[in-house]
Amino acid sequence: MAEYNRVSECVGLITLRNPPVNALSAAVRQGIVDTVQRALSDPNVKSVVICGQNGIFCGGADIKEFGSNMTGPPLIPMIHAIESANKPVVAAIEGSALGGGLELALGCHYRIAHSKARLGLPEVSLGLLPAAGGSQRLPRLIGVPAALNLITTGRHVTAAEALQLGIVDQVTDHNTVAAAVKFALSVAGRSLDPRRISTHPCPQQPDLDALFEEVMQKVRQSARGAIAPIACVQAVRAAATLPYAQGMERERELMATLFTSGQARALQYCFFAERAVGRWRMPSGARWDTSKPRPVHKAAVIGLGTMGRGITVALAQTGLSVIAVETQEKQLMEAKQAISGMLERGAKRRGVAPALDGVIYSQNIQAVADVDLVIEAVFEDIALKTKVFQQLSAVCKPGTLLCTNTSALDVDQLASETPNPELVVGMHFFAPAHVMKLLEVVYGPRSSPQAVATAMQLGKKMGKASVAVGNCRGFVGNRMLKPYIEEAFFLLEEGATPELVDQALEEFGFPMGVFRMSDLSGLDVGWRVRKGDGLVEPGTASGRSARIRQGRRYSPLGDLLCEEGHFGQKTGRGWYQYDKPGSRVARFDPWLHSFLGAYRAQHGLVARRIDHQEVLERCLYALINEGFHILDDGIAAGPEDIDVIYVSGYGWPRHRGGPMFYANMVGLAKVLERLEHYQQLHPEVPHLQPSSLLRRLVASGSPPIHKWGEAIKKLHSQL
Ligand SMILES: CCCCCCC/C=C/C(=O)SCCNC(=O)CCNC(=O)[C@H](O)C(C)(C)COP(=O)(O)OP(=O)(O)OC[C@H]1O[C@@H](n2cnc3c(N)ncnc32)[C@H](O)[C@@H]1OP(=O)(O)O
Repeated sequence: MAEYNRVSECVGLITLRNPPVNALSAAVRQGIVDTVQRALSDPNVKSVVICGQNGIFCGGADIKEFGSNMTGPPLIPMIHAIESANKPVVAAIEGSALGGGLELALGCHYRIAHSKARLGLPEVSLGLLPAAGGSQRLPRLIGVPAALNLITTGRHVTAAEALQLGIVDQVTDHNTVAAAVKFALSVAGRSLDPRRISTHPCPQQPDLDALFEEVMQKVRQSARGAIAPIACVQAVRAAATLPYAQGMERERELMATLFTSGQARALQYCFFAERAVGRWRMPSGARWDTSKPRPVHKAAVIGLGTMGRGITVALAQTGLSVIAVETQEKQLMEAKQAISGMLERGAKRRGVAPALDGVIYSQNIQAVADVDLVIEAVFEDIALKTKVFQQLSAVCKPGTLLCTNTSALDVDQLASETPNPELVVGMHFFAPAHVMKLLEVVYGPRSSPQAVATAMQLGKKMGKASVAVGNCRGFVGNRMLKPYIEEAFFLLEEGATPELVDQALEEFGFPMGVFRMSDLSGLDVGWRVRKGDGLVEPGTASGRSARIRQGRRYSPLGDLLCEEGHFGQKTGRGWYQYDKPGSRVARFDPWLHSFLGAYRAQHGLVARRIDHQEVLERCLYALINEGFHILDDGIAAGPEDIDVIYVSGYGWPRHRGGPMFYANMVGLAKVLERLEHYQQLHPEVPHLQPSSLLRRLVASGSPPIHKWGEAIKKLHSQL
């Protein structure tokens, strides 16, 4: 709702009240309509200020209302009524003015912002466009190129940038409402015509067609199939080329298509899923709201390879003191140089001073004696990690949290090697650790809730999407990746090419298909793991039996390439060829195609035609099926956890909402039917065997994704 007061005798002050972000719910919109009407009809009121309670102007339309029948006064006439008012209306912007919140402010005649405020039109990230006049007013106010940039990226700008762009009229370091009231008094009685943005033409722009063509091309490339960014460009084009009323009509038409789209549902689901994962819970019953994190002021990183360096940077950038330990002097010096460079570049990008002094380098593990938390990032070898953990247990002060950065090793086994297993958790970072958003916080059966809470809070401070997951081989992300990659290998055996598989996945929206990704990360990584698992054998045997290992179908294709020294980009050869080692442009490799032909001949395989649909079904449904196993095993608390992991760490297209949301959209019965179909064709592939949770959900009528949690709980209690 909105509260009305008269201040300084002749200023009507309207305060939006809808915690936590003053979203424009039906009640708030009604409140604004009523209070504006009251202010305008009060002869004692000469001007009006609109602000938000608790230091935040407005977080935009209430996203929760989008899925329901919207009631209450619509935004557009409400904003028009403000713009056409005959008394000056000033927006006092503290905290955030986002989406509908900024659109409301653009309807006001003046905008005063606090220096710490952030403004933006992030609707595109929810699968929408600024459809309360924002796509038409912003270009008129700041020009087409700047408006295109803000609207198509959804980025938030600082108050300083907003002032420079002309979005706000004044920035204050002091009380924003007081500044806005003073300003409102100073402009009372002035002509408002020049302040009504909808009446302005868009600032002239040379070569408008060329500009829109260039932007549209760029947006199509980066959108990876998302429709909202394209609609945003079309809406701004309408602002630049049509009178305001027609532009508004175009904005309405474009929004009507987006509003009910599956992509908008997926993106809005992601918004809430990212917040839901912060409310973590463990099978023991421990939860985010009953577990208090320990304060972490000083942290240490052990092992300064690629991961350790990235983790050090991520920690230092959050303002922590970091002890960075590497036992070999040469490596330590190299790491110091690399870390300093990363910190300097990061600081330059963010316009702050680099936190170089925040990192102390040492060759001696004793240097970590007084830290609050250690992240071990040594080579992925259980014996080495165990040794480091034993050393840490002896050196660190009591209560220090011991975290291991591992992508696959058993966190519980490591914990059991320390005297205080409750202080041990996994922190699975993704390379480069200072850039990638995802962090899996892995708890073992003995990790204390406080340890999990501390790691989760630290992840949040580092700006990560932190997801608490149980301990199992590959945790959540890599465990689901395994069947996905294996299906891609099987498809090659059956007649597909790396190009075909990658094209299908990239058209689906992944930034890279599975083979281009494998070339980038290095084929030797999986080879080492498969060797460790005893799966790799000399490649001379032929026939079906040579492709059954440990009782299940196995494709040795990746091993055979590694035996040839084809490790991907770093060697210049992999599933593709590259101009030189380290080069990034993947080219068709005729050798690889002859190799595949010879391999099929050797094993009596006859290549058949495989289409994109089969690639997607086999790779994605195998991955999704593993997700259902993970939910059933209690490794992830809910589908949102899995989806956030895939969207933030594995390139799953956000506009498809994550694998479990996608399964929900496709229909669980359809996913089950296709898995059963492929399982019949490939009975020697266990990961195509539909999970019992999927079967049970389908049997109970395929509840919508937000009800899976209840269904899983109920089903577990019946077991
Ligand atoms: C045909 C219909 C025509 C309609 C035209 C509509 C045109 C306008 C469209 C829009 O305005 S869409 C919304 C645009 N706004 C946003 O995208 C902003 C989203 N919010 C944020 O970015 C952040 O929440 C924040 C405002 C920067 C605050 O960040 P902070 O880290 O402080 O808090 P959070 O944890 O993110 O949020 C707290 C709490 O509030 C919920 N919430 C936030 N914004 C909204 C919102 N716009 N609507 C509903 N709820 C919102 C958020 O979900 C959190 O709650 P929980 O999920 O934790 O319960």
